[in-house]
Amino acid sequence: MEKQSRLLCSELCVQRRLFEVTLNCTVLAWKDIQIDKKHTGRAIYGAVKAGSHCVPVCEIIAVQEKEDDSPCKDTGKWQKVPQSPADSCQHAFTANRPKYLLVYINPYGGKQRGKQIYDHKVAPIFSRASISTDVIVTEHANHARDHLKMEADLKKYDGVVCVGGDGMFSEIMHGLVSRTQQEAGVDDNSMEETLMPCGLRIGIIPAGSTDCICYATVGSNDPVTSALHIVVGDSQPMDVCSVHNEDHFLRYSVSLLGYGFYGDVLTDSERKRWMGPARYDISGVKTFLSHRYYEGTVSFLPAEGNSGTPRDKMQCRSGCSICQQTSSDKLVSKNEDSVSDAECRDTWTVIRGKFLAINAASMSCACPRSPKGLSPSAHLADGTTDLILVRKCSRLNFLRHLLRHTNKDDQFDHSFVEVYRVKQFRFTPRYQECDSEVDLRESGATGKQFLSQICREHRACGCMPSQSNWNCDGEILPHTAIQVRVHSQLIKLFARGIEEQPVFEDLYAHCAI
Ligand SMILES: Nc1ncnc2c1ncn2[C@@H]1O[C@H](COP(=O)(O)OP(=O)(O)OP(=O)(O)O)[C@@H](O)[C@H]1O
Repeated sequence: MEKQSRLLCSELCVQRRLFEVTLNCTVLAWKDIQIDKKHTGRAIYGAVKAGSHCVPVCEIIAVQEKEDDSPCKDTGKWQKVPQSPADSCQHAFTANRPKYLLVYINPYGGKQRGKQIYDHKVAPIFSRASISTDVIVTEHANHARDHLKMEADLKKYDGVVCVGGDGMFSEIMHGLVSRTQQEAGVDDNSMEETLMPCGLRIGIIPAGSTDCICYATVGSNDPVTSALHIVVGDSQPMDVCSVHNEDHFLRYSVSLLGYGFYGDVLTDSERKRWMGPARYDISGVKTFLSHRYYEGTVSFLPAEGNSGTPRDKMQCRSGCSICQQTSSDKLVSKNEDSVSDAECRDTWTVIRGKFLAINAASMSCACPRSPKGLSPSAHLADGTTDLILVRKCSRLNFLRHLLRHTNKDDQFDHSFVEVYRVKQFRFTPRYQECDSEVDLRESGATGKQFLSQICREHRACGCMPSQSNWNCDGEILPHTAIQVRVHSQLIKLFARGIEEQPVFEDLYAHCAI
């Protein structure tokens, strides 16, 4: 890597230790001069020298000049810098930093600490970085979605920030995507339409109970880390799946669409909300024991050759080459056929069968319970989703498959599991329900319906329900026959993907100290 010349070099005394501070175009570095003398030339932790530290210039949040109106006393301590954000020129660091943000806070998400997290941990960082904000504390569910869709003056802002969990993120994403389509005159009820990418980036300040989207895009659920990604203007593109029932738009999804096992767990857990987070475990065990399978037809359009495979162990990490390749392919394809023209020429693969679970993972869906996720090699922004079909098998085999989500073994290495990387898919249940059955599933049961509901759940009577529900990023869909299309890089987040261990070598090679 090419070495860069120093722009500035000076000595700084901190707590009676002398540091040499240097600045070049990309890195601000400081090293402890005493330690450096002791360890002359000896590298510790690879290429990192003892007592040496550096920060890339693009990650410096603010620089303020200390007013030199008092005689400088060398007390050996850091001196407090007087705050004058209005006079500072922090945005001069990089062009992509936001200056004005629209913030939505869900005060009831997770442990109901959204407002506190924002006020104490995030607002001070935004203020230090001279970012102006309009803050809306939501008053009801869908407040943020509808405000974004119909009212917000989006031209004023450089981004939208969501303080809450995955449900709140979904609201913000739906509001922003719908608004963008409305303004572009795109009919979102039509599957064939190519959706318009959103201009504004979304920042996620995690304050929910699971925060899966934040884990998958930032690598942690720490509000301060997320705030810093927003301040430095990071950008992570993300695919969005549109879900339709014939010519009717249902929802967008960015993480998991699950029918069968995950649909049943969600449906059951919704009836047990009063139990709090324990309901997921209880519903999980109950659903596992009921061991229901569902018949239907899955059809899909496979992804093209250069997008890797769900079993290639190429995990999506910061600067992922597969996602970057997708960005450049998109630029090229703009000048060629429209996406739908190309897709019309592709051939659909059709699979009929009895399934315990049909899952489409548009990201790894890693979380503390399943550190690798449902599809460890799924990519955030490659224009595909990983379609996982778990065919009818014994309870023991299904348990083996589920347990592999919690350890390092390959969860796809079973004869009853198939996985495909796809651009579109459709599902049609074998037995189509009549409308009254759909109503029953949606509204809960009464009277005769109640008995029928018990019967559905009671496998001993031999009366298996013919249909499950789709779990769409934690929401139950009202239809079982669905068509799904992946819209490549439709939104952008203030994030940079999951980072590997810091690559100190690269930074130091850059830094001519
Ligand atoms: N003021 C509000 N009152 C009631 N519900 C709200 C309000 N604002 C948002 N919501 C809804 O609350 C739901 C849950 O919120 P959120 O996702 O923030 O937390 P969570 O469910 O605890 O976290 P996670 O989704 O990560 O498990 C969202 O679907 C959102 O639509």
